[in-house]
Amino acid sequence: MDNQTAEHTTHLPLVTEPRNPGMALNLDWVRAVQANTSAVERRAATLPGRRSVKKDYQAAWMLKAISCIDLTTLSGDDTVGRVRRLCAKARQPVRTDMLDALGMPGLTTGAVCVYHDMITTAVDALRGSGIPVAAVSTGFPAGLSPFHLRVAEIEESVKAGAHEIDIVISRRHVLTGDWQALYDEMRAFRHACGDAHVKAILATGELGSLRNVARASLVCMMAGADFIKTSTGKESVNATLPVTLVMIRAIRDYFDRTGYRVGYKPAGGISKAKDAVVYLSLIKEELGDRWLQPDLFRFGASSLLGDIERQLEHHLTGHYSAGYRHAMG
Ligand SMILES: O=C[C@H](O)COP(=O)(O)O
Repeated sequence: MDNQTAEHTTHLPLVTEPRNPGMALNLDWVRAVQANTSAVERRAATLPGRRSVKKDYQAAWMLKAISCIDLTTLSGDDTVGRVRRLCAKARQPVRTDMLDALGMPGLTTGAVCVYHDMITTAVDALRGSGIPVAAVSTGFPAGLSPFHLRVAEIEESVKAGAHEIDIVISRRHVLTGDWQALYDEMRAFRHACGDAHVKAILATGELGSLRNVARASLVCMMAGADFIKTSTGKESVNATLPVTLVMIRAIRDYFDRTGYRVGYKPAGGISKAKDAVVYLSLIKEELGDRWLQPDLFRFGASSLLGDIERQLEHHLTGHYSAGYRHAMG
């Protein structure tokens, strides 16, 4: 990795990206998409070993990762108190003295991600911070509730104040190759979101093949997805590096052909700072610096921030603190 540029990317100004409007479903393009599984897996396997980022640059990448976290709680036992604590953490992800020492006062996470019932709590707790609230929707995580209820759920969440909606696609449309049905579903979800940005969760661990992941990514972008996201965090296999390569190359192809940049959100099971840095370095290599801003890249993660905080503390003091000192909720 180019360490000089790595530090520089932490301080790039935010740019407003024109929203992907989508396009007509182009089945020829969809069917032409392939994924060479062994080549993708070979490339992904080399990544963790060969990325070594040193000292100050490592801290800069970890701060960058924080700014891109959708700090998430999606548990059946979520409470108002837990969501308020999570929002306080999003506002101040790392101790102020540490942020001052690292030259990043005012750093926040990219968003807070919750279930519908917790939207108003999160909106209240984040008021004035500029941190958006993302809500999972459409019968998350399986997406098997009646279609009209899935659309209504989006509308309710937008009305409650969510700025971003994370929808789940119907995996069966991918598994049966019904691209028209997937496109129509995604189009309807995008329409229901209005001005709220929509992230399409593919649940890649349930799609059967990397080729299906590539095609589903493309169809969701054609239907107007603002982001494509790997997983709900509830599948048995969630974000992986091979899936990431396939999805970000689909994003690059879509940009090359349409001029629209779609965002990427790996989610589920990313809990270590060193893994986050590998993801960021891959994005930088395959998509470039522009995609390292929170409007185009997010980690969906419930516990990653705690590990980053520990690593930053170690960077500053030479000591590790106990994990329990970095509880999220
Ligand atoms: O979208 C976010 C995921 O549900 C979070 O997954 P995690 O708890 O494995 O970090």
